[in-house]
Amino acid sequence: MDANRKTAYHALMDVETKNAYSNLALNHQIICGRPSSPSFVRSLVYGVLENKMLLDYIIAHYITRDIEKVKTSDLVVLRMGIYQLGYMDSVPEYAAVNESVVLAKKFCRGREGFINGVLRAYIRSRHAVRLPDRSEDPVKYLSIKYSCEEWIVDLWMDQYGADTAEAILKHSQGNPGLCIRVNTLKTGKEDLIRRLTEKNFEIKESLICQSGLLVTKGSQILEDTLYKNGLFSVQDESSIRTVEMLDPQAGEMMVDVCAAPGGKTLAAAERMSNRGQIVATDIYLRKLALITKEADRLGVSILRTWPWDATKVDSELLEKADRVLADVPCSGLGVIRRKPEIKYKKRVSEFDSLPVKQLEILTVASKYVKKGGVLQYSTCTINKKENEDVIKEFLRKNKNFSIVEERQFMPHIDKTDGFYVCKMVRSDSLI
Ligand SMILES: C[S@@+](CC[C@H](N)C(=O)[O-])C[C@H]1O[C@@H](n2cnc3c(N)ncnc32)[C@H](O)[C@@H]1O
Repeated sequence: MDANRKTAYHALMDVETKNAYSNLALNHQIICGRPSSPSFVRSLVYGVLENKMLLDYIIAHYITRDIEKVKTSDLVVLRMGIYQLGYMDSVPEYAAVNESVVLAKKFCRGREGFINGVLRAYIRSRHAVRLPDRSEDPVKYLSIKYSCEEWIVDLWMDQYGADTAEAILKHSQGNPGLCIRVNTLKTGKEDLIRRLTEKNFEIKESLICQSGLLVTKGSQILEDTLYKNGLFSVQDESSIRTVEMLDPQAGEMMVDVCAAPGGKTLAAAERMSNRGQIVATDIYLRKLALITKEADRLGVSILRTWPWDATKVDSELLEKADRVLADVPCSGLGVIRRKPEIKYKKRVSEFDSLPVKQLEILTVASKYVKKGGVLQYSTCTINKKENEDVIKEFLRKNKNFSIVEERQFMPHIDKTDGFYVCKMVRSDSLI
């Protein structure tokens, strides 16, 4: 059996049946399965995950029973087969069908004839499958075309209009690319570019953030000694830019109230030349361990971490900080190109209660800001209710803060994750 497809199958089953995060499941299965082409496995797994609703819509066209009744293992093999046939030009038709049948013999015993039949029917009449009528039901059309739950399409159409909603959906597909942040405590941008180029990586400077480099060619960068020695970290451009907007200075005191896994905290420490102090808290103790481990790799020693629920005031920190970061928990709708499983979340009451929690965290965080200090709010989502509306409500209740800079990063404009940042300053004493 082809180890590439077997690995992809196991990763997809982990996501479907164990609710595993796609990136973690994929990395785990690649280590276990040792496929000959990890890049093929990645393309197949992400292709299937990103297009799941569209693939199921196609499969439903070729079967008589309700697709809900098809076993998960069969559905995964069928999605993989249809994706290879319809969307992977490098895979010959016979290989897509034959390898799917081999998988089916192992994981869908007794139903390989059914799987073979569906794939062959698709080859014969793939053009017969029509998307829902756009003029009759634009939400359903976009939902199937870009494989995204209708409530998310509806939310973006409502807040940004149909054209922008489609642009966001379109640019939230495909390989997000890899951005690394230069660790200025250990190297400089030019030096790192030179050293990575010597190792045959292709590097371009980011236009969004100063310390970001885009890796356009070369794999296994995290296996490299330059990474192990802490010369860089992986972080999206919009996330790096957030810290550059916060602009913490050497010698300052900073508080990060939702800090794990530590991307922004550590970027801030590097920007502060590892001088001053950062208090990094998170509600989960086990996640704080990730920050400490990364701090060791990067040579950062100015962190103090402790577990804390950011909705509760920590009296030790009142009016102590020059800069406070509230990078709050959110719906994550800006990072669906990295975590496609977010597109398939059913709307839950937890989603509607997020802005309340976000405002609560921001309000508590504001109490740690010194007079004249900076308060910055950020999310990795594209949803005005979690972004602009939270800020409006906060400013209505806290007249001593005002906006310095506000930005919504958009995948279709900035080619980054969808990210919202609002930098505010405390302009007078607490009332
Ligand atoms: C968007 S993530 C933060 C990402 C982090 N700032 C970074 O750049 O790596 C939000 C974090 O908030 C934490 N969190 C959720 N609810 C919290 C609460 N009530 N108090 C403190 N942290 C919380 C989560 O554990 C999660 O790590």
